[in-house]
Amino acid sequence: MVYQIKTIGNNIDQKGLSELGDQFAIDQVTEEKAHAFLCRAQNFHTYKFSENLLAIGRAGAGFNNIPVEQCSSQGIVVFNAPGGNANAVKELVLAMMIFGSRNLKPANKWLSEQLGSDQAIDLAVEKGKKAFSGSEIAGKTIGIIGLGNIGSRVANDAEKLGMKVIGYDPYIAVERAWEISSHVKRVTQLSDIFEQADYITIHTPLTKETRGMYGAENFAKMKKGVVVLNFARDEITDKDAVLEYINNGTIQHFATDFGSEKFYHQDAIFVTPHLGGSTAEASLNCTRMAANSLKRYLMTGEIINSVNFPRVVQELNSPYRITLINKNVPNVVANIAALVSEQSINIANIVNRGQGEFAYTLLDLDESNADKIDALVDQFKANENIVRVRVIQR
Ligand SMILES: NC(=O)c1ccc[n+]([C@@H]2O[C@H](COP(=O)([O-])OP(=O)(O)OC[C@H]3O[C@@H](n4cnc5c(N)ncnc54)[C@H](O)[C@@H]3O)[C@@H](O)[C@H]2O)c1
Ligand SMILES: O=C(O)CC[C@@H](O)C(=O)O
Repeated sequence: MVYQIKTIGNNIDQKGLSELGDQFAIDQVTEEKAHAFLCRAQNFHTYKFSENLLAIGRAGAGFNNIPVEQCSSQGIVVFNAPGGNANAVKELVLAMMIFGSRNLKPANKWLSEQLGSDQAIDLAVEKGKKAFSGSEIAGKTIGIIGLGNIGSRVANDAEKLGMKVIGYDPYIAVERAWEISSHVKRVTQLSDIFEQADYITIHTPLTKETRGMYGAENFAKMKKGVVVLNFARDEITDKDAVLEYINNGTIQHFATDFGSEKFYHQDAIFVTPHLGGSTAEASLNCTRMAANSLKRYLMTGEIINSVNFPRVVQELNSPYRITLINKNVPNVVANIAALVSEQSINIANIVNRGQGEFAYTLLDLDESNADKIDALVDQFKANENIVRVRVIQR
C-alpha cells in the first residue's frame, strides 16, 4: 500500500520528508484523496475534511490552527512536533530581550536619520547616543509564564546569562521540571511574575486562561521600565493595553512575533513576522518529527506525539491488527470483544486508551483468514460507537 501525504502550505522542509520511504507518495493526489496532511500554521478551522483523511501532522508546537475536537469526532489523529522548534524560539526570545533593553530599534532609526560624511555622522553619534543608553540583563529578574519545551530552555539560559529567574506553570510536566535548573524559582501566583519581573515572557498555548493574559489587569501590577515579550500566540496580547502601558511609561519595550497595524511605527515595539520557529534547523526537526509520527501511525497504528489521542506503542506480532477510534463510553470494549468472538477469532492483544470523549483501541488478531477479518470490519463499521476502523496487515 502506498500512503498519500499532502503537504499544505509551502513551508514544509523537503529534506524532512525524504525519510518517509517508498511506501509514501508526497503531493501526488488532491487533498480530497490524501491519507494524511502535513502542515505548519495554516488555519483549518473552516476546512471540510474528507473521509479519506486519517491523520494530520503539524510540523510545529502550537495546534490551535487545527479544529482538534472535530478531528477526534471524525477519527482523524492529529500529531505535533513537541520541542522541535523550541531552541529556535528560545534564541529569538533571548535576542529580543537584549534588543529591547539596549534600545536598538529607536537607536538604529535615529542613526539612519543622521546624514553627511562619516566624520559628521561620528560627531552626531558621540553627541546623541546617550539618549539610547540601555540596561544589562544580568542581575535582573525574568518572569517566565509556561515552563514547557520553550519556557524551560529560556529559564535555563537566562540563568546562565546571570539573570534571576522566576517561573509560573501550574501544569508543568514532570520531564520539564527535572530539566529546569534548581536556581529557577517557581512561583504559584501569576501575579508574582507581573509584580516582580523586569522582563516578562510567555510560552504557553493559547487557552481560555491565557487569552488576553497580557492585558490591563495583569499589566497594572508591573514595575516601571519592564520589557515584555510574546512569542507564543497573538491572542494572548490585548494590543490596546500594550499601547496604554507603553504610553504611561510602564512598558519600556514590547516584542512580539505577531503583526498588527496598531504596533507599526512605535519606537517601543518590535514586531517579527511569526519567525520564532523559522530556522532551517527547526523546520527540519519539526517536519521529521511530524512525518515520523504519521509514518508510524499509518504503517503500524502506533500513536506518539498526538494531541488528541493517547500514546499507544505495541509491537505487532499477529497477522492482522485492527485499529478503532471509538466513543469513550461504557461497554465499548466488551462489545468489541463480543464481535470478535462472534467471528471465532482469537484476540492476541488488545489495548484501549481513552482521552476525553474518544478512545483508541488496538486489536491484534490471531487470524489469517481475510474473509473473517472483512466480516469483522463490516461489523465494526456498522457500530454506532465506532467512528474509524483501519486494518493493518503484518
Ligand atoms: N512564535 C513561534 O513561532 C512559536 C513556535 C513554537 C511555539 N510557539 C507557541 O509557544 C507555545 C509553547 O510552546 P512549547 O513548545 O513550549 O509548548 P509546551 O507544550 O512544551 O509548553 C507549554 C507550557 O505551558 C504551560 N501552560 C499551559 N497553560 C498555562 C497557564 N495557564 N499558565 C502557565 N503555564 C501554562 C504547560 O503546562 C506547558 O508546560 C506553543 O503552544 C505555541 O503557541 C510559537
Ligand atoms: O510553523 C511555523 O512557522 C510556526 C510555528 C509555531 O507557531 C509553532 O507553534 O510551532
